[in-house]
Amino acid sequence: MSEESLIRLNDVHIAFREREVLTGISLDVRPGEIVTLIGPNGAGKTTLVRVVLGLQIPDSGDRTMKSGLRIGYMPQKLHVDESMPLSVKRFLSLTGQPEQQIMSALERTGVAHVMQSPVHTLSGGELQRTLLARALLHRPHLLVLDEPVQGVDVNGQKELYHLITELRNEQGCSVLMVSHDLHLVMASTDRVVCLNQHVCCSGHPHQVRQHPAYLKLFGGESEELAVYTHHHDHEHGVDGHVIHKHDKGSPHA
Ligand SMILES: Nc1ncnc2c1ncn2[C@@H]1O[C@H](COP(=O)(O)OP(=O)(O)OP(=O)(O)O)[C@@H](O)[C@H]1O
Repeated sequence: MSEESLIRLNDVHIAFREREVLTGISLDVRPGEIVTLIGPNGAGKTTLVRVVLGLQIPDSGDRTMKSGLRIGYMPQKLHVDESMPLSVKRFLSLTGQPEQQIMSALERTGVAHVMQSPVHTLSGGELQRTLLARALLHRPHLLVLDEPVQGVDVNGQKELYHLITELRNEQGCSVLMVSHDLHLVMASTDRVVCLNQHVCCSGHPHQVRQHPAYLKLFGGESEELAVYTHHHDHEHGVDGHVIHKHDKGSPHA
């Protein structure tokens, strides 16, 4: 593992009932960077997150992490039993953290007012911010966020991505997150990994959104592509590096 990486996966393969879900995935997260996993439904994003967290053991391949690494995790789904109402305070106290820490985490994510509310009554945005506060309570070196803006309207999504960037800047942690929308997350990410069972392409978000493999997956749906007018004289390799037309073989996809 590079000295720099907090966590690294090398050539990870996973199949469920003989169906390949992840093939040959290599990925690392370095200190302080925000890495976004993007890919269509069923691409294997959550499975990959579970491998990173050590919750899913790969059929083959390695996972190495820096010793003593603390990870804060925000899951994609939270099952809340309405017949057993659980307040936010009680829910967050299950982390073992004292009330004062819980309050300051909720304050930092902008939802101190929900401290006494039952979890099942929270709005989409309040729930996401509560889950983010819960992840922060572990004082993580790495925040792993599985679709942190789901159930939030577009303005709320922008605010939440902005908050995630602020938290990274304040706390110096790294972030690995899953997103469906490259356009919304572009300003808040250092590196994008485009996944569809395998890593289709990766690199700086501006490079990835021009990559043939990304366009093949998202070309028809992507709002920003309709207004995209930049003409360039090169293409990008699978890791986003520039391939000039004069030294290009066939395009990567
Ligand atoms: N434990 C499991 N057993 C069998 N199949 C599984 C299991 N976990 C995931 N899968 C399958 O693996 C594939 C990838 O699922 P995964 O949840 O990783 O995709 P995703 O990219 O996160 O999708 P989405 O964007 O819809 O959340 C899906 O076809 C899913 O049904």
